[in-house]
Amino acid sequence: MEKINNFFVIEGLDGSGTTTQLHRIGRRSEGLSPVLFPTFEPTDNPIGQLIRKILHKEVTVPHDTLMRLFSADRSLHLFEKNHGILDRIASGETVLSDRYLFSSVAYQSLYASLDDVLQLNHFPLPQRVFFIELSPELCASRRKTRSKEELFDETEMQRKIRDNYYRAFECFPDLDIQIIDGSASIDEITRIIWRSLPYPPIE
Ligand SMILES: Nc1ncnc2c1ncn2[C@@H]1O[C@H](COP(=O)(O)OP(=O)(O)O)[C@@H](O)[C@H]1O
Ligand SMILES: Cc1cn([C@H]2C[C@H](O)[C@@H](COP(=O)(O)OP(=O)(O)O)O2)c(=O)[nH]c1=O
Repeated sequence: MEKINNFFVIEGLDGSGTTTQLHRIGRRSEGLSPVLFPTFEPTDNPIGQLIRKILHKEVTVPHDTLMRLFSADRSLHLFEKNHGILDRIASGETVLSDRYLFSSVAYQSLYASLDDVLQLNHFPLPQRVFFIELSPELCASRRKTRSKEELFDETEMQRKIRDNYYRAFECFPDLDIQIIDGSASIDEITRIIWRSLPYPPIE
């Protein structure tokens, strides 16, 4: 599978801290060169917005439909003219995404065969994936402050998703995966991710 240089991805269970890191790194990179584009999946395009309604249980669709929506959202995320990941990278930007196809492999394979999920996710691979490793129990306790319950919130389900992540990574033997201890401080995790990005180190 084709690999895209300067494209980085953060993955982890719900509550592991991926959003926190995306925001911090986005803020820290402001004004630096090359431009960093912090982004996320599900995206905020119309397909991503529909997915969020499904995740918040405002709309119900079969799991097969949800799996295809994630794939369509990702396709637009990558290939949209000018604003998509590929065009941004072609114009010299570095892209950091909170979640990518590995989330589909880990979450959607709860309800579909691994082969089916992989087939719908035949997309280019990032330069590196940061996997924030934190136990499902600690993730659950970090999610407690959230007001809205989501589709994949149950701790037992998160346990399976964690196993699925490791199975997902085995499907991509050439993938560069950095496993990060999610119980480290927020600052320390930012520092670890930052080291792979094309900027001077944090003092
Ligand atoms: N390294 C960390 N140590 C302690 N708390 C953290 C850490 N990273 C994130 N948190 C807290 O855990 C909660 C979930 O983090 P968040 O980034 O929203 O998770 P995710 O996007 O992976 O679901 C937030 O309240 C956040 O402040
Ligand atoms: C990108 C993606 C996310 N998801 C799930 C993971 C999360 O439970 C949910 C939304 O992701 P996200 O908004 O990142 O949630 P959080 O900030 O709580 O981690 O969607 C999938 O099931 N498949 C996918 O392909």
